[in-house]
Amino acid sequence: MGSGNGEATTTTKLTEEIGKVDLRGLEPGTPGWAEARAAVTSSMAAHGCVVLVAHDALDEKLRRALFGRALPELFFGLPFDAKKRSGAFSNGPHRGYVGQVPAVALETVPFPDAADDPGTVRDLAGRLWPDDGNPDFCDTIVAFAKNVLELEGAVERMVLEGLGAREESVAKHLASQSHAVRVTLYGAPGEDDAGGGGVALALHAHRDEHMTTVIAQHEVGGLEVQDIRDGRWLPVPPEPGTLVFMAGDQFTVVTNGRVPACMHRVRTPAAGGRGRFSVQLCRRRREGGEPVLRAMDELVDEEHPLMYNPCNHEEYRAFRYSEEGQRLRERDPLKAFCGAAVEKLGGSTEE
Ligand SMILES: O=C(O)CCC(=O)C(=O)O
Ligand SMILES: [Fe+2]
Repeated sequence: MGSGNGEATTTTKLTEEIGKVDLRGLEPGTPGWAEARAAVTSSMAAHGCVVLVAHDALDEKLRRALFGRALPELFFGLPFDAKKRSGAFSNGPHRGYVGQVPAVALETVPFPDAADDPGTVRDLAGRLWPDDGNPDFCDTIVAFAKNVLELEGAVERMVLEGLGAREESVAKHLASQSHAVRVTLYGAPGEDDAGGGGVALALHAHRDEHMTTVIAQHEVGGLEVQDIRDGRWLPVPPEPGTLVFMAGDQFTVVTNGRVPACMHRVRTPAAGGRGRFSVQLCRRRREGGEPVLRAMDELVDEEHPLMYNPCNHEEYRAFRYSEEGQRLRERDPLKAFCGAAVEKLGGSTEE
C-alpha cells in the first residue's frame, strides 16, 4: 500500500492549521491510539474538521475502481436523460443540495444505506444499466460504504470519548444513525466563469445539517474550509490516501457545542476542463428512530452549560431547507433554531 506518499511535499497551510492524523494500522489499545485520539479530538474541537490519513479505508485499488471506473461510467458513460428517468438524482426540498450555485453544472447521486443494504445500490444500478446492473459498480460503491462507515464510527468514537463521553453513550449514539454515500460531479467552469485565480465557486459556504461527513476528493481539489478564528478560507488538497472528516450541525448539538460544525465551500478549477469528482459518506439520525437530538449528558456540566435545547432532527432539517434557513445559511441557523440561553457569569443571559 502506498504509505504517506507526498505528505511532506503537498502540505499546505491547511495542514499546519487543521490536524492531519495518520490512522493507518491503529486499533483501540494499540500504541499510538491515545495520541491519535487526542489529535483528532483537538482538531475537531478547534475547527470541526480533521484530515485523516486512512489508506486502509480507501486503498489504491478501491480508489482506482471508484474514481477511475465507477464514477466515469455513471457520469460520462450514461446519457443524462437515462439518469434522470432512473430517479437516481436527488431533488426536492429535503434532498437537494444546500448552497449550489445555480450556474454550476453539478450532478449528484445518493446511495442510502449502501453498507447495510447493498440491495438498494443494486436496485438503482439495475435502473441505470438495465442490461446487467453493472455489478462492478455496485461492488465498488458498497466497498467504499463499508470501509468508510467503519472508519467514520471509529473517528466519531475517538472524538466523543476524547471529550469525555462514556462508552455506552457512544455506542447508543452510533446505533441511532443511518448513512448514505453520495457521489458528485462538478462540471469544470468555463474560463470566463472562473475568476482571476482560474477557479469558480461551485457550492456556497455552508455547514452540513446532518451529523458528520467524510469526503474523498481525487486529483482535482476544490474543497475549502473556513478557519473559525479569522475567517480565512483554507484549501484542502486532494492527497491520495486522505479523507476529510467534518462535523455537521447535529454533531454540534450532541457534543453540546464542544465541536463546531465546519463551514466549507467548493471552488472548482477551470484548468484542464476535467470537472471534479467527490464522494461523501454522510451520517445522520435514522429516520423513524429516536427523533430528539440532545447533548450527551456527560458533555453538559457547570463548565459547559447546555448550549442547544433538545430538538427534532427532521424539523431542523426542514428548517434548514426553508426560506429562513436558507437566508441564515452563512450565519448560524442552528443557534437560531435551538440555541439555549446560556447563563453567563454575573447572572446575565446570552441567546
Ligand atoms: O464536494 C465536496 O468536497 C464537498 C461537498 C459538500 O460540501 C456537501 O456535499 O455538502
Ligand atoms: Fe457540505
